[in-house]
Amino acid sequence: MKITIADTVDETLRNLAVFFVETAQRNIQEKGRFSVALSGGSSPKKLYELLVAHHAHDLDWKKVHFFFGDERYVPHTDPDSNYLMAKQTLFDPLFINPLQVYAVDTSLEPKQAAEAYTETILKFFNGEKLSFDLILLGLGDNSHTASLFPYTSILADDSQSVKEVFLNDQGVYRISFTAPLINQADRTAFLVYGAGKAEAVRHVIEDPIDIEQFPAQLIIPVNGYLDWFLDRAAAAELSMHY
Ligand SMILES: O=C(O)[C@H](O)[C@@H](O)[C@H](O)[C@H](O)COP(=O)(O)O
Repeated sequence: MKITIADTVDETLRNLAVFFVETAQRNIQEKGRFSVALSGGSSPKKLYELLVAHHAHDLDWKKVHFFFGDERYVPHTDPDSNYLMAKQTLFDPLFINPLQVYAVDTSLEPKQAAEAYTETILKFFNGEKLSFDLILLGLGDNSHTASLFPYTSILADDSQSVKEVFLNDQGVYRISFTAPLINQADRTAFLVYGAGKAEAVRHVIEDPIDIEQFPAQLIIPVNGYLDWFLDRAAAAELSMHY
C-alpha cells in the first residue's frame, strides 16, 4: 500500500491525475486498452475537470473504457447520478464515444440493474479475470467506499459481481461492485481530501479491523496495488508518518 500525502487538495488532485494518465498509458501500450471504474460523489469531479484541462492530449482516450464502481439508483438525468457527473465533466468535454462508456441501466429494477451490470462486466472481460486496470474509490465520512455502507448485506458478499444495496437510513437503492470484484483490480486508488474525512481515513488505514463499521477496510487488492491520494487535512489523524 502506498500513501501519498500532499499539502493541498489541488496537489492531491494533480498527483492522482498524473497517476491516472501514467496507468492508462502503460495499459494502452501493453494491451491496447485501459479499463477504469470511476468513483462517484463530489470528490472526483475536480479530478475529471483536471484531466480534461491538462491531460486531454496525454493519452489515446479512444482506448479507454469507463465503468462505474457504484451508482445511485436514479435516472441518468438525475443530479445525483454518478454517470451524469462523469458525462458532464469528463466524457462530453473529451468527446468520448458512448460505446466506451458502460453505465448502470437504472431503468431496470434494482436487482435486475445489478445483474445486467454484472453481465456487462463479464462480457467485457470475455472469460478472462474480472480485473479492472484501475478502480478509483472515494471514502465517506462513515468509512464507506463505493456503496459498501456500514452494516449492509453486501459487505458479506463473496462474489465478484455487482449487487443492489438498500440504504435503510436514506430509503434509497445503490448499485455497487462487491469488495471481491474491487479487489481483483490491478490498481486501486482512493482519492480522499478534507478534514471531514480524517477520522474515516484513520479508521480504515490504522484502526483495528471492524468491517461492519468501517467497510473500506475490505479493500485489499488480491494481486494488485493499493494507493491512497490524500491531502494533509484528510491525513491529519494518521499516527504514522508515510
Ligand atoms: O456514489 C458515491 O457516493 C460514491 O461512490 C461514494 O462511495 C463516494 O466516493 C463517497 O461517498 C465519498 O463521496 P464524496 O467524494 O462526495 O465525499
